[in-house]
Amino acid sequence: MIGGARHDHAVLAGDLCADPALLSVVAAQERAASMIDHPVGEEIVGLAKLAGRISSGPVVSPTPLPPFDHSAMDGFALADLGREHVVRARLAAGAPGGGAPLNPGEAARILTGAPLPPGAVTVVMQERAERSGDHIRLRATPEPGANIRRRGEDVCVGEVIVPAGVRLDARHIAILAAAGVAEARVRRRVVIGLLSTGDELLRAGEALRPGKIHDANRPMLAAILDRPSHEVVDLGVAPDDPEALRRLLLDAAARCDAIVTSGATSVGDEDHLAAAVLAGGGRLELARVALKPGKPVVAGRLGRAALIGLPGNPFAALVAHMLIGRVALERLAGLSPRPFRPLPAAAGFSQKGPGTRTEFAPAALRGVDERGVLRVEKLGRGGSARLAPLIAADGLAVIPAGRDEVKPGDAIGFLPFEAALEL
Ligand SMILES: Nc1nc2c(c(=O)[nH]1)N[C@H]1C(S)=C(S)[C@@H](COP(=O)(O)OP(=O)(O)OC[C@H]3O[C@@H](n4cnc5c(N)ncnc54)[C@H](O)[C@@H]3O)O[C@H]1N2
Ligand code: MOO
Repeated sequence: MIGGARHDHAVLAGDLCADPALLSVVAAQERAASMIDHPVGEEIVGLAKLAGRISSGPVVSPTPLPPFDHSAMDGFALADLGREHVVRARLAAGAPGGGAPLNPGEAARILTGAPLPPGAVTVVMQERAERSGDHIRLRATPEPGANIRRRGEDVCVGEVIVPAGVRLDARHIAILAAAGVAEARVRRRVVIGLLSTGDELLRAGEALRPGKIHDANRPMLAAILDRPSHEVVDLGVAPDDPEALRRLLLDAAARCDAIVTSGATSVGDEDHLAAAVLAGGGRLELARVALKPGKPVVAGRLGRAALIGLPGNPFAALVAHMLIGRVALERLAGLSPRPFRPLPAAAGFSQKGPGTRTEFAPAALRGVDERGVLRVEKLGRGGSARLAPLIAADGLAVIPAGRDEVKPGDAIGFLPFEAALEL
């Protein structure tokens, strides 16, 4: 059993599994990843459209950054560390060079970003100098090398500025732009076919009829999956009919890199996903994963497409996507694997009974405890079909499998929604 006060990321990620009938989360992730032999192809994209794309090769800088020695302040470049100087020149940002070399006793008026004149040993801020005509007098002895940004101090020529396999964000765009790189090689968008299954499902906007419910999973998953790196194709709703499901899946496999379904993964008479995939010539791993909710998950392949089957209950589908489906979709997109790292938190609740599955529960943040650790309170009374507790929550409490009980103050994990809902 796991000690209550332990914060072990591997444990939080669920590589422990107390029930031999269940697959650990880590083993299920490996299984899902093993369905992907290589990421999607590459394309070259301009800077303005790079945000959110996945780099496919390292980008090296063609230039040093900064490209030349320059001043970090508005002030005076000095040829020596004396306190009196004659101002000989004026240099502003954009000047083609630092001008004539400075001789001892000489200074150049220099503005932030301007190239340093040859012979300059330091720059003083103008606030530290008194100017009268062509002369300056410093209030204190200047520091050698101060207020100078050296060529290449940030980046050398040939240095990797963006590694392969990362999702490009504003930081990467900034360094590429600074290095003058106008385009980069990235993975093409992963095409994900999104399918709901079940005769009971209606589209939001359609009037409810007896026995029917509105499809929540497809819009929920589309909201997560439709990204610059991934593109969603709406495959609609498949009826509870193995032959119709087989045809739909085969058609989708011909035009998608991955198919993500929800429902029909369990053991009910109308859970036809496995039969449909096998009848379509695909291969399949069905798993009962040590996840609560999100236990029944399917990973497989159909033609050229990877297949992820999430459970039907919406919260279970969300958790199974987050922990299992996402791994396969990230691998397809060429993203380097990222560790699953819930934030260390302290339980603000108690619960009894051995947890054989790593549990995810809607949770609210309730300040920090005396050690400065986030205090987390579970919301709702559980249930993989309930959505309302998610609305009131700040994120998900993560309670590792293997706990006998949880007492207030025990170490648990907390996954803010920003991390939980990103792809
Ligand atoms: N005898 C057993 N029954 C069940 C087990 C089990 O181990 N033995 N597991 C339960 C668990 S855990 C889950 S989770 C569900 C998963 O079932 P399926 O993946 O086969 O999903 P369905 O049966 O198709 O649907 C379950 C539930 O979710 C509703 N649903 C389905 N799709 C949507 C959608 N797109 N939007 C909103 N709601 C949806 C559906 O109407 C059902 O109520 O199985 C348990 N049963
Ligand atoms: O995966 Mo199920 O959600 O545990 O109800």
